[in-house]
Amino acid sequence: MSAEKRRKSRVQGGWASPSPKDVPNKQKPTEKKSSNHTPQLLVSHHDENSPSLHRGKTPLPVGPAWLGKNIDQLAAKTKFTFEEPEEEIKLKPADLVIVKPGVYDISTEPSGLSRHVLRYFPQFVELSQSESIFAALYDEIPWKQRYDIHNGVKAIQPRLTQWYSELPYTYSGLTVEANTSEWPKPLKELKQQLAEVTGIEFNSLAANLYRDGHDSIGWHSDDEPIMGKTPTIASLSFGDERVFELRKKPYPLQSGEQDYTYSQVIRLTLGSGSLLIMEGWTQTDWQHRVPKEYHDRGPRINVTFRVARPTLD
Ligand SMILES: O=C(O)CCC(=O)C(=O)O
Ligand SMILES: [Fe+2]
Repeated sequence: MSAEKRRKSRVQGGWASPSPKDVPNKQKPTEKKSSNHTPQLLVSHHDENSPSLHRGKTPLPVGPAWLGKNIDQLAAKTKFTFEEPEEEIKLKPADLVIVKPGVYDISTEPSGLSRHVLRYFPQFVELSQSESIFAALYDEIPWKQRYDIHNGVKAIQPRLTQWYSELPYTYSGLTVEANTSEWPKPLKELKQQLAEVTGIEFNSLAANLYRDGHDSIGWHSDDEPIMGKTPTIASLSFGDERVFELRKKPYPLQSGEQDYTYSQVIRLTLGSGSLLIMEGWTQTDWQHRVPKEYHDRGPRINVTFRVARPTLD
């Protein structure tokens, strides 16, 4: 394509300046070009003082025919003001799904100062061993039905739990007493294996038994003061697989409330023998949950190893 043809096709509608060839030199400004070519609008410049590059020359085709004869008038009347849109346009980021083993930095701010890291090992414990660990934990952990308190209202927890630690543990308005009873053997062994791979001597453990798909744990962060600001939490799952979700905490609204509508969500399916480690500021800046599921799910046991220390206050 010649440069001239390219120019013409780029400027459909005739908004572009004409090429020098299109402008015959000897026409007066108000004269209509007699031509059999595609009709082009010719503009007459009424105000002789108006600064126009083309004053005294042939008027230029500056707009499509529907603009009418008097484009200058139109331009004088029309006042364009660019205003900020009333509401900011927000998009919810697409959910992220983690399926492969690895180390995932889920920090969403570029500062790099506060890291939020997930480590995922789908087969930390091999399958045959996971089955026997599930059976032993199911039988040996003295599972308890506990209650949450939400806005002063007591609600039965949709799962059974147990806590092993020299320290009491407070969450969702409920304090679970310290429990210094001996850890079931599989828990001691897992604690040892975790110490070998992470270098961390975990000293506390929260256990959950999800009896079926209707059992769940709601959105929360494991941010109890006894675990410090940047706890490393090692979560092992046995039994049926369940979806585990994380969502980024938004900046609080002026009212102090939080609107999670546009939060980033990260989803993993935690199968039997899987290990998920949450590190860094994940508990400060993200929440997590295991939602209810509406299809058949068998029982699942999740144990989270933590380091708890007495707080100064
Ligand atoms: O069951 C799970 O995978 C998560 C349990 C949990 O978040 C907790 O015990 O704090
Ligand atoms: Fe948790």
